[in-house]
Amino acid sequence: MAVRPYIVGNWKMHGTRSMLSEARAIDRAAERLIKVEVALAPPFTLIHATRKEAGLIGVGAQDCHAAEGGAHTGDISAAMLKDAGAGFVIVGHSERRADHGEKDADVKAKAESALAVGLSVIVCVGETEEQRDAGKAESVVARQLKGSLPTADGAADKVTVAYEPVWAIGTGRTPTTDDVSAMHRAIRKVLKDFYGDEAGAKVRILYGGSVKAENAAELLAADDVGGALVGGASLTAESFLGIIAVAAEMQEG
Ligand SMILES: O=C(CO)COP(=O)(O)O
Repeated sequence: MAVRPYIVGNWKMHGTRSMLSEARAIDRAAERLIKVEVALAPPFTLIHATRKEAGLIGVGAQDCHAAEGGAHTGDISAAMLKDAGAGFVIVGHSERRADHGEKDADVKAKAESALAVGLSVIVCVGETEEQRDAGKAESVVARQLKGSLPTADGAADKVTVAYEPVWAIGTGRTPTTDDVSAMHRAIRKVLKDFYGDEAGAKVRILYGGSVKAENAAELLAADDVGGALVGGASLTAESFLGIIAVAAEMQEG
């Protein structure tokens, strides 16, 4: 595992202000766990409050619009996220790709707009079950990466990749450690080809999809896993801190 694993909670469309107590509890405990970098991506409406309440962990958003501003009712620009206190934005989550028809080119445009205002980005990729069964998982992910990764100067320093097999999200099913290792090695190769050996070697690759405290050790032990992007199990401090504790223990062990 990476020198300092990165564990990110994606709250998706969950959470009203009553959930700020969870963010506070995560923040307080994360302070003690200096071996792990922790971040939360709450809904837009909670970014500002989470930033204020949780001063130590990273706070980010789950999406942004590619444009700087303009007549886009209901959308949020990267600059607005930054103004609200976000330090990063997740782009290309499979739920955005499925629910909003986002294509690789859209994901790339969003990532570029985030970098342009100084945000970091977590670029999500992952195959469907059908694609895996057809033996196409690695080629699908490689294609998504090449189409979605930002190319602005210095982009590699601000990018994290999250490998999230669509069939593992919210299902309780996870790939084998061998499958995660094989995919993360394949992703690393694409990153080196894309950004050059040196820059491509530094990009963190997270695993996401049904991560919980019980399976975190196994998933985080796979080759080149730099941390986890966690959905359901990040919604309470208790379950999220369980994963963070596993990651911290692995650093010590
Ligand atoms: O999509 C995910 C994180 O972005 C994973 O969600 P779950 O952890 O709920 O499977």
